[in-house]
Amino acid sequence: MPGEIITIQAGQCGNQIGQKFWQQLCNEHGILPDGTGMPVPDSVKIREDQTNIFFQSNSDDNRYTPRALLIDLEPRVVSSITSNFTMFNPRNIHLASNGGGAGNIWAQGYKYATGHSDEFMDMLDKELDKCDSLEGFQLIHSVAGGTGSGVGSYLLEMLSDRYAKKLNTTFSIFPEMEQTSDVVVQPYNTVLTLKRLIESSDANIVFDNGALSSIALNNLQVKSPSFEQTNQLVSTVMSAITNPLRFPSYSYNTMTSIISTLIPTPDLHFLTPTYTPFTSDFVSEARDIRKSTAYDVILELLDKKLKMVKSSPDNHGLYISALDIIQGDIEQSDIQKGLIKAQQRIEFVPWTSSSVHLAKSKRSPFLKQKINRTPVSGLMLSNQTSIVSLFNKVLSQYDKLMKRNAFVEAYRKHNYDGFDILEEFQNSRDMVESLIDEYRNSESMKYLEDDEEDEEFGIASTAVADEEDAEMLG
Ligand SMILES: Nc1nc2c(ncn2[C@@H]2O[C@H](COP(=O)(O)OP(=O)(O)OP(=O)(O)O)[C@@H](O)[C@H]2O)c(=O)[nH]1
Repeated sequence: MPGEIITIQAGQCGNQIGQKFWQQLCNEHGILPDGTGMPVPDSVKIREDQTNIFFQSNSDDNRYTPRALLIDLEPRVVSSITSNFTMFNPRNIHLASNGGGAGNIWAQGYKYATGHSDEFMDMLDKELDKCDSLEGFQLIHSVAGGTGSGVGSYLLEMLSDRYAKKLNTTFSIFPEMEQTSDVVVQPYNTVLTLKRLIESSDANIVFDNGALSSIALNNLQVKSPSFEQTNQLVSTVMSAITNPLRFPSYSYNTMTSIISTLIPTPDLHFLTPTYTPFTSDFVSEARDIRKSTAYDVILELLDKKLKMVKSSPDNHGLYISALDIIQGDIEQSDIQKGLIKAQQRIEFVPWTSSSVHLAKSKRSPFLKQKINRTPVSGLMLSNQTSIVSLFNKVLSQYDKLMKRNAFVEAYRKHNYDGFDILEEFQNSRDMVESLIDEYRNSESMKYLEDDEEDEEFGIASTAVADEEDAEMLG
């Protein structure tokens, strides 16, 4: 049986997206906002969904409690969530007693977390005690503010120190890079957080707010998209990634199997999601698509405009890996045709098997069917070298600020014994630069020669996935 996953949502962004995620899971598993389970629809003979991965259930009173920790340094967002969703365990909510937030300063959030580490550890240990076989943790946060980035960074370090064998994934929201930022110090916060994503996590599903807004604008016809809409795009992706775990079949039914297909070497673990089409099941403004086949969806998933991380037009990048998770009424022949065509169109790094892996996901019986057949929709998770565009932009904005020493004092004042923010800045910047080099080097065949161990790992994991795909395609 797949193991449990504990969700940690930190800061405004993390909690707002978390709210949409839980809403989505409740809809798909028939759970009301107070945690009560709804009767299973008559059409369901045997209940197949695995609620235990994300919820702890109590059969005595038919109640479900999310395996979730809600953390924020100001109360507004979490209070509004818990007033609508009473299903959360009140002991898993941490709000700062002064309620002032982290002032968009990573160092303030990080220092706060070091001072409250016992409380965080205690919350985590209690939650762990409720699991039979924990698979891992998922952090939802923004890398640009003070809490999701600073507290989130500390929590990632704590998780990788204390629970080194558990999978540590993140859903990390990067800020809009093209326009003037709402948080002027976001490049500092992003670089400092990136160091922890690189060192203390196994996989990061990356979104950038610029790409999310463009997708909402172009696909939902919303003139000026708000977080309400963009967060539904993120929660749709989160729901799709976790669907094979929650409605399991014989392959890709653990997060580890999904991640090991996509991450051939431990250093290259930043993943880009692409989703199409958005339907009103998940996104309120979406217009339902009448006809789409698996063939259409697999090819549409290659459309750069649908990528949830923007890359510069001059950076085409290469694919390191790709996994499609497809749902709906699917013809096997459409899948085969689509995958063959997609593989011809995609340029992979020279050292990997050029295959797009595929998992079929299941539609929840709790979601009402609006038309006779279930429309086909799909998520592609890919590991692409074009992600360096995002890191390059972050570094160039960081360098501009740092050259002027701008706002450094606001960080330095949070130094403490054994922690010097100027050193942190330098180490973090160096680490992001090494990550960019790693992705660039991965575009050449020489990459494998440089690291024999990575080669073995990569080919082994790809081979497993290839076998699974072969079975899938019959
Ligand atoms: N996609 C998305 N981005 C958000 C949301 N809320 C804030 N952001 C972005 O996140 C960044 C700021 O992070 P927040 O989560 O607001 O800040 P925080 O982590 O709570 O930190 P403090 O406010 O300093 O305590 C900015 O780039 C915002 O544009 C949200 O609901 N969705």
